[in-house]
Amino acid sequence: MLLAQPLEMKTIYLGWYKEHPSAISSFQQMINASKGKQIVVFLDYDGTLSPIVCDPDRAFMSDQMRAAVQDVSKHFPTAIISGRSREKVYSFVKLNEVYYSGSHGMDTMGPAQKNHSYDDKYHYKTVDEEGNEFIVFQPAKDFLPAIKKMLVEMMERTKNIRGVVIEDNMFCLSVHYRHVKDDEDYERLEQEVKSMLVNYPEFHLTSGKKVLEIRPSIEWNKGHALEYLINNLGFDNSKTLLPIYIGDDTTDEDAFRVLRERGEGYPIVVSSKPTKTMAFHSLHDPSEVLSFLIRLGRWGGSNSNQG
Ligand SMILES: O=P(O)(O)OC[C@H]1O[C@H](O[C@H]2O[C@H](CO)[C@@H](O)[C@H](O)[C@H]2O)[C@H](O)[C@@H](O)[C@@H]1O
Repeated sequence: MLLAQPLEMKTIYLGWYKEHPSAISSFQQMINASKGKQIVVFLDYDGTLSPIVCDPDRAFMSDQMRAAVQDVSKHFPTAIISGRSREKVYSFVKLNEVYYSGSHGMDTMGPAQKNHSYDDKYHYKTVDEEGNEFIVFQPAKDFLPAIKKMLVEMMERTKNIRGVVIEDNMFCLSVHYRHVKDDEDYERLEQEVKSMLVNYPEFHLTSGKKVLEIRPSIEWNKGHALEYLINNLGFDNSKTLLPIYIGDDTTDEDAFRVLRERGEGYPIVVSSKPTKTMAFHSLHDPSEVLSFLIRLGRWGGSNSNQG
């Protein structure tokens, strides 16, 4: 039995990699399929562009990764879709040539399209330092006052539970429990979150890597943000798109599903172990994401007719 176990695990591992081959080994194949298509790149942040670390405030991306993302964005429209607030993810990435969608897609900034009216309360126009116009779309805007209230309440409710970190992600709240060491403390925390939510029925709870996420119950997730960006980046409809989406978390699965349903592009999961996913391809960790992006950027540079 003891000897059989590692072999069994190896079989599971190999089976999974057969189903979700490495995006690096499949690079050439992917590129061959992109002929005549417009590549567009979507990236998750935590666990994809930056490694998972203990302190959410210190999840910095490396300069090398920043340079690789910048290079990719020179050749292909590139967006980062994160669970963080849009401002926070921008403060980590610091690239102006990239589009950002924060709060799991509930706060998206894209280019303003000519002859397009954005006259509802969920859109507003903004201008950058160079005078370029952008549109911000915030479909969960109505929930802001309640989120602000919950933030204060959650802080109060959890102040005596050691290790809890609450992160304000603008349109959602992250309740981190990575440093909650006691099972009892974790149970108390979960209880507090759930009992608070009884008073806020318009919100629901999802989970990520050692984090509970409080989110407004609107039908809007990273998959919707991906589609919103595709529809608003001003692509010529006659050209077939080839979206590449790289992400590591359960929330990225919504975007993977959209790509599968559209029947176009490459959903790529970042995972060092077999995991249930809608992605086609895999990358082991952020260092493999880096290699993939470097390769994509180089290829983009040598194919000036693309992008
Ligand atoms: O959509 P993402 O960009 O992947 O954001 C998802 C959550 O990521 C962050 O939390 C995770 O990464 C932290 C830093 O490595 C880690 O400490 C934490 O345990 C992870 O859950 C972020 O802090 C959350 O707000 C995001 O929702």
